[in-house]
Amino acid sequence: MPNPDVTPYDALLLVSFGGPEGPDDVVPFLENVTRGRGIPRERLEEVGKHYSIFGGRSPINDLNRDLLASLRADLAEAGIDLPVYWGNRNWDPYLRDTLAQMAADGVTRAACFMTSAYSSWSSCRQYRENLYDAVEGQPGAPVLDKLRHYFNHPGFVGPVVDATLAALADLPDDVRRGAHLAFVTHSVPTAMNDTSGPDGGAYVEQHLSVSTEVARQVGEETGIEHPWELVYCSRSGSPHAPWLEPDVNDHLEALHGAGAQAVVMVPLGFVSDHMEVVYDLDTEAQATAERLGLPARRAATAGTDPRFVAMVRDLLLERATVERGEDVVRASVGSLGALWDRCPVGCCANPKGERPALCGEQ
Ligand SMILES: CC1=C(CCC(=O)O)c2cc3nc(cc4[nH]c(cc5[nH]c(cc1n2)c(C)c5CCC(=O)O)c(CCC(=O)O)c4C)C(CCC(=O)O)=C3C
Ligand SMILES: [Fe+2]
Repeated sequence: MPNPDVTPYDALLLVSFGGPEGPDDVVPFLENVTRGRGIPRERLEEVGKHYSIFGGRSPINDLNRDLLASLRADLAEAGIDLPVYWGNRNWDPYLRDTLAQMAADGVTRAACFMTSAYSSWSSCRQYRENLYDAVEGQPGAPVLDKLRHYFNHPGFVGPVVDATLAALADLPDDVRRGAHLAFVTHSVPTAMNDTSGPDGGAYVEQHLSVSTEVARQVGEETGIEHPWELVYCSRSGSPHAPWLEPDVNDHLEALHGAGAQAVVMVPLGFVSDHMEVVYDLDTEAQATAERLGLPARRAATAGTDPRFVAMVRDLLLERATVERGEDVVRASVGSLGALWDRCPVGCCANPKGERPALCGEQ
């Protein structure tokens, strides 16, 4: 058991995306998300319909409430007395309001855990810009440190491997051996991938590294080398701008055309079953697979898996140790090793222009 000393932190902050909680929230939520992003009207109407299918309520906030409860229980169990706060980029509770509450409660320095595991402007730097905006002009707001990227932490990869094994086991016996693994993440503009990480290309590189590691561990367990590919969902933006491909639906068509017997979709780009998972995969991609007659299963996300929850504690204690100037062992699996605590200068540059951000080297 690592030393449960969280000095210098006096709070943990869960930072997430946010989502609508009823039909009246959907349009203002979409306006929050896409402000200044140049998303075509038709795409927004289409996405609005996805939310309508689920009664205008995204699962994401309830999933974060579950994660909060699990984090609090895990910390208490480990003998760590630390308040856990929650703030979102796009919906209530907004980061700015949470930071005001933290200031009022006398919090001086908080570690931030983001529900987004990989590098890119959208998945890392934009959150850092949001933190800047949330403390800007707030007297007494705490100092904020972002916990490092965890896409390759065993507490994330372990649950993904087990979920993939469970989904494989759920396929009919006669097609299981021939199943492909389709690792799925959120598409982003290729220009955004090109500026991701300190040297560019980190978004795809990190996903490929995790995919390789998950496929390896699954193969070790099953004794079968399932063919795998990294594919994308939730493409948005202008149809003229290039985004990462192939789309998961096109990929299912291609697999079917090539005679694949079955597929397991593994949403390793996401940490919980939010809209991208329950609509883009469970609704749309499943319909594609059914139309093709291709047996398909979707692997669970990390959610509140105890290993994932304990990972947050591990990252918190790791960072606290670093900030106290003590030596630390950093857990990671796969080819890339544990990444930085503070994002390097110029990391994940916004293709549309520089904005101030917290939690970077400066
Ligand atoms: C990389 C990435 C993640 C993973 C990392 C992370 O988790 O942060 C992610 C997560 C999410 N994205 C979400 C929702 C949306 N994303 C949109 C738009 C966009 N996402 C992008 C990227 C990502 N998005 C990009 C490049 C755009 C284009 C606009 C822009 O350049 O910024 C739009 C606008 C409509 C549309 O264009 O589709 C919506 C509604 C939700 C909430 C789901 C729920 O409600 O359950 C979550 C967790
Ligand atoms: Fe998104």
